[in-house]
Amino acid sequence: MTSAPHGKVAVFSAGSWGTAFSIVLADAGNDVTLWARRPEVADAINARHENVDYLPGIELPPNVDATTDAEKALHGADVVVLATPSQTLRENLTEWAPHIEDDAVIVSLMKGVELGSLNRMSEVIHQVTGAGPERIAVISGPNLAKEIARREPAASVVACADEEVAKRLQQRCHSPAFRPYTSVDVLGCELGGAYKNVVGLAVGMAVGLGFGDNTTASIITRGLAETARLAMKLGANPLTLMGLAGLGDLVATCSSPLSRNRSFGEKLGQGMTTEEIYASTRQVAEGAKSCSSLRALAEQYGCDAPVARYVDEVVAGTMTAQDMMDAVLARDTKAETD
Ligand SMILES: NC(=O)C1=CN([C@@H]2O[C@H](COP(=O)(O)OP(=O)(O)OC[C@H]3O[C@@H](n4cnc5c(N)ncnc54)[C@H](OP(=O)(O)O)[C@@H]3O)[C@@H](O)[C@H]2O)C=CC1
Ligand SMILES: O=C(CO)COP(=O)(O)O
Repeated sequence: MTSAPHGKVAVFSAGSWGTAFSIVLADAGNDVTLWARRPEVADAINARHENVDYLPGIELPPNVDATTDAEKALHGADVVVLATPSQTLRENLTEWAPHIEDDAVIVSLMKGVELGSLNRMSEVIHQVTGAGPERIAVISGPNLAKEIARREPAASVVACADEEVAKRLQQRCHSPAFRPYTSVDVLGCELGGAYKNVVGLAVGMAVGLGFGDNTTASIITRGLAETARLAMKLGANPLTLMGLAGLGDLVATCSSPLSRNRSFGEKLGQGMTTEEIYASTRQVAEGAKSCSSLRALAEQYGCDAPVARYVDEVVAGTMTAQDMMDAVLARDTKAETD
């Protein structure tokens, strides 16, 4: 392995985004150890510098290696990056936490809200590891894994309550193709990232039903209003929702055929059931779970959240995508800024 100027980063796990972000980190000058839960994935990365399951055809840099041994991955890593499915993070991290170095910064790349607890990923990280806000960060923005892995130019947000930590992380992931901005609004970034997946599902449903750009633009705009309503009630900076981790990511997800959430919604719009869609892919579509948690969170805070509510109904099979469109349009009329 090469000796990189920045030191060692451990990345969990070797799915699409963990692998693509490892390329960013390696290009930025870190030595990266990527944890995979299946030995064949780790072996292929080490032998062929390729993650054949998630990013076939993309050559990984020499300063990325892989292991299935969490303790080995975490040893000496001053930055730990987490990219598991949101709903398994608590269980995964409980296993890994004893091996995390005492002062390591823990970074969430995940875009979901835990079912049941309604916790954001930074809250789960705090609860499981005991790390304080100065050691917990979020990186979120319009970052479709395949495009990032191909080193197409993109920007993102590195958020941490401690701005100095955000600045240090910014340097750790600033590569020739990846431009990170700092923020102290962890909450706003996390809600923007989780909500855009739910809006992406709704847009996908409209596309699957055969509707065009007026419909999708209307859903995107009202989805952003709904996101901002809840995020502001919880204390987020409204400008975060207008930025890369809000509007930026919403636009990328809702307009790209690469988005798993949009594709999942498209299949629902075409009449497939949730079970049939799950059976057709192993890839995570976070919005299919977070629609329930965001709906519950909005209800808890007394926020009107029709997009989360109706998407949740369609995913649960209690409504069709067409029912959802009809119900949205038939709602009581009101002022746009209410
Ligand atoms: N893909 C993208 O473009 C982006 C994704 N994200 C976010 O990153 C997070 C991860 O998504 P992504 O990498 O795309 O997902 P993928 O579906 O591509 O990969 C999921 C990864 O999680 C592993 N995994 C699955 N189940 C478990 C489990 N029970 N315990 C531990 N690991 C498990 C998979 O391992 P295995 O292969 O063995 O099943 C795989 O490595 C999500 O929150 C997503 O919203 C954020 C920005 C961009
Ligand atoms: O978060 C993403 C892009 O920023 C990836 O979106 P999907 O999970 O819908 O593919």
